[in-house]
Amino acid sequence: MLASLLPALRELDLPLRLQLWDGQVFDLTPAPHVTLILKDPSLLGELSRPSLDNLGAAYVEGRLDLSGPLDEVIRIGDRISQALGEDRPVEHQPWAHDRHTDAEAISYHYDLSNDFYRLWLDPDMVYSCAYFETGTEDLQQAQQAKLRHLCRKLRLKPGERLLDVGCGWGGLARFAAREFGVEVFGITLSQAQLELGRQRVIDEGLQDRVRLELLDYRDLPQDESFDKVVSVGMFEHVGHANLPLYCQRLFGAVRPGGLVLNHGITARHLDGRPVGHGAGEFIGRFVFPHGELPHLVNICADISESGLEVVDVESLRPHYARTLELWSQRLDERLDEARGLIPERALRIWRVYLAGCAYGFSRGWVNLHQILAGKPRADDSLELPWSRADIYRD
Ligand SMILES: C[S@@+](CC[C@H](N)C(=O)[O-])C[C@H]1O[C@@H](n2cnc3c(N)ncnc32)[C@H](O)[C@@H]1O
Repeated sequence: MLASLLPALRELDLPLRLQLWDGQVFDLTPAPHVTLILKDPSLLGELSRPSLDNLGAAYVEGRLDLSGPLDEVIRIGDRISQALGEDRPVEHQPWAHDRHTDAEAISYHYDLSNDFYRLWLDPDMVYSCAYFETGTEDLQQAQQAKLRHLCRKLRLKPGERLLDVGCGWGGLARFAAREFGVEVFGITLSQAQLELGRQRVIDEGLQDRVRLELLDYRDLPQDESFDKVVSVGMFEHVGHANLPLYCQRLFGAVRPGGLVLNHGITARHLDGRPVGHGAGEFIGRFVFPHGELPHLVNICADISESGLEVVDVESLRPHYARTLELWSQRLDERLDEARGLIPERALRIWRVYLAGCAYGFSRGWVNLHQILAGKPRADDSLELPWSRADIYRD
């Protein structure tokens, strides 16, 4: 197998060294800067039919080790998978999502360790695409800019009631209360997020304006009691089958004349066929169990069918590539500390996921859309400014 694999890999002209379980070393080009260390012979089979899923899985399981810059490792893994792998059509069965499966999937990802997330997120622990107004900002500046961008799109006014669906560690809730003078009710399904989020509300003395609860979106109050609703990085967990229900819950929570802003990852293709040579399979297996991405068109259809009117859509795809690149770099700078906080297997998963998603967003395998919608009043009226100028004021 090695005899046929090596010439095929050499043709790709990759700066790669292969190191075998028995100590043999093969440089595929002079001075390679990435090394794949194959720790057992069965890996030759995977390398002959490579995908980002099976290569990633071998790394997670400790059968494959890597050295070299992780972004370069991912690029090389993708080149090998494109050239030597075959993109088999994957029959995607939509996941059955219920309260129990969703709670389990959320706990798996978000209850991993608050201290681990704190290592590489910005100080407010915002866990979603940042907003780079010029592209020169650091992570913290870009996350603050994102929070401001969301609040301005929602045209928040002092005294209004804001619902934050999937509030994470409460970064947006605290920002909106502090900077825009609104009252915020935030929900998450992660106990670890809730505990730290509540503590941070107390630390900032915002208890009278920010309330965070452990609650499933299905159980949101449906009494139209919120002026505005925001959901950031959450609908990816809902599942295709439940997106209409999710949109109905947002509709039922907001008052007539109010606004709803949904910010999340969208699929490249309308029919959800796989992209990224196994990258999606890796994410589903190891990172976000039961996660499902709708295309922009499909989520806009569900939003519209709920009775909301879509009024503005913005793609932030390059912004998420940059955010993920920064998260990945920050984690790689603090690997020793991370090893003390989570198991090695999880650390390998999160390293591949962050670097791999940075790559995937940069390639357009997935997108990120902010979708602003309004709930018309009984007489069909819905007031909005004539232009977006108010969003961009200094
Ligand atoms: C990627 S995090 C985003 C957190 C936050 N919005 C931010 O931008 O930092 C996704 C959030 O959605 C929440 N979530 C996922 N499924 C949920 C559900 N069924 N009901 C309520 N919250 C959910 C998770 O608990 C988590 O807080």
